[in-house]
Amino acid sequence: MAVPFPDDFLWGAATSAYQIEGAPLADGAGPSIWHRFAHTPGRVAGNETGDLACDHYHRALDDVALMAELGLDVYRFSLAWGRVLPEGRGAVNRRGLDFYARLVDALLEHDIQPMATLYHWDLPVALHERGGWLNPDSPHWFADYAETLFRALGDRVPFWITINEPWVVTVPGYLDGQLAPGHRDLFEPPRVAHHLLLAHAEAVAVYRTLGRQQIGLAVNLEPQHPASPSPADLEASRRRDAFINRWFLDALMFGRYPEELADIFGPAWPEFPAKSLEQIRCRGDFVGVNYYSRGLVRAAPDVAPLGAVRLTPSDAELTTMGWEVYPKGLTETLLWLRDRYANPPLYITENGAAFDDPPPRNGRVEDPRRVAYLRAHIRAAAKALEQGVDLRGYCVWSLFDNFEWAEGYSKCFGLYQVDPSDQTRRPKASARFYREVMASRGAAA
Ligand SMILES: OC[C@@H]1[C@@H](O)[C@H](O)[C@@H](O)c2nc(CNc3ccccc3)cn21
Repeated sequence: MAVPFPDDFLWGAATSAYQIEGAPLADGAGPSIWHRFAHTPGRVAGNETGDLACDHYHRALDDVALMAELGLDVYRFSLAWGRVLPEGRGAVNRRGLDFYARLVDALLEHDIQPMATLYHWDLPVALHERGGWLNPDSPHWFADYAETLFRALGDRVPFWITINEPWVVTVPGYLDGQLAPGHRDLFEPPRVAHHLLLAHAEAVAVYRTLGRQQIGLAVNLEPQHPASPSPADLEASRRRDAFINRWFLDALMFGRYPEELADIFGPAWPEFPAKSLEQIRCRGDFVGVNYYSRGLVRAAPDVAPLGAVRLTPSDAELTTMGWEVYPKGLTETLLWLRDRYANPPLYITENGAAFDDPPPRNGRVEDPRRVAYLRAHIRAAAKALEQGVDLRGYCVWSLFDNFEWAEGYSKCFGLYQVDPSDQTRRPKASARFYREVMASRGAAA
């Protein structure tokens, strides 16, 4: 491929703490809501948990050597709040903080840039029991946690992400209850979302006094396309676009929520004080883009609260998550961000696909569909770069097959297969492909 990727473009891979570390209570760590959720029968497929995951907590240094052999420029990982602050606030757990300091130092020794996510869904239970993200104090708890990490690691971590996908924390977490803490309530999501945005803004403000590098928010984005040209489907796709794509970014970039949100939530949508919306207005240094697929939307007046349903196209290629393989949607998303928010610096902080991979043969795992998915999406990103999008990096989700939340270990996104019997990491064809992409600075895609 003609190489539009600049030499300083950062190629990486992403993981998160609860999904790969295991040992959730080791060395003084406090339990998270995901530890509690996974141990609640019926919440996770097969009642699987992150108790072992990829045992990364005990294998981190070997895993960093694997990342170096793969050729990563940047590694995106998350910090487990409860390892550092077992009660979520107050006393620091030095052994937990030391784990992350060792990980960061190992990455730097291997010339891999750390990209640290402060919050990837694993709220300490101690804070959840004080109301969690529903508590108006939650932004201050988060900012204090962030400050602890900025002071401990700020000199060595060049990229910080405050919160991974506040929409997923809010909607599957508090509206439909699919993810921890598993609430199903119409009145909680608007307040949770507001507190998450305040938390992000407060952490950025603290960072501005302490750090000199880059900080941003990672958002899941999904272009919405009407299933037909009918006014009802057009309106439904516009509502779903506001609900998924514009809810958080408009608040950050413009200091206002999309009008559709008040229609969607009706009486459950509060009057937010103008002052707090002004506090939320905070561009950060970059936007992290998590892209997987698009939404094909049909009006469904009886499906509350959106009045819309997402269709699975019968003629499309699907991943095992049931998500349509739609690389054009990545170009569309990146161009949309350029045009709506005045061309902010962007990193693709997650892009990947779950497929049923075969068992290893001669130590190799063949995953041609993942190779094709990654190639198509890297090319889609290149198309956006060629049109002036300020795209600065790309991270594959995920480095390892890992704990896929409510799906357990049944959904595999990894460049490496992890043998559950002995934790052996085996590179898939997609790892070999991605190594070539990185070595050729994108040309091999
Ligand atoms: O599902 C794959 C990954 C997941 O493992 C990551 O932890 C998370 O950051 C992530 N976000 C999405 C995109 N959106 C999404 C939408 C609804 C529910 C869950 C995720 C996919 N993924």
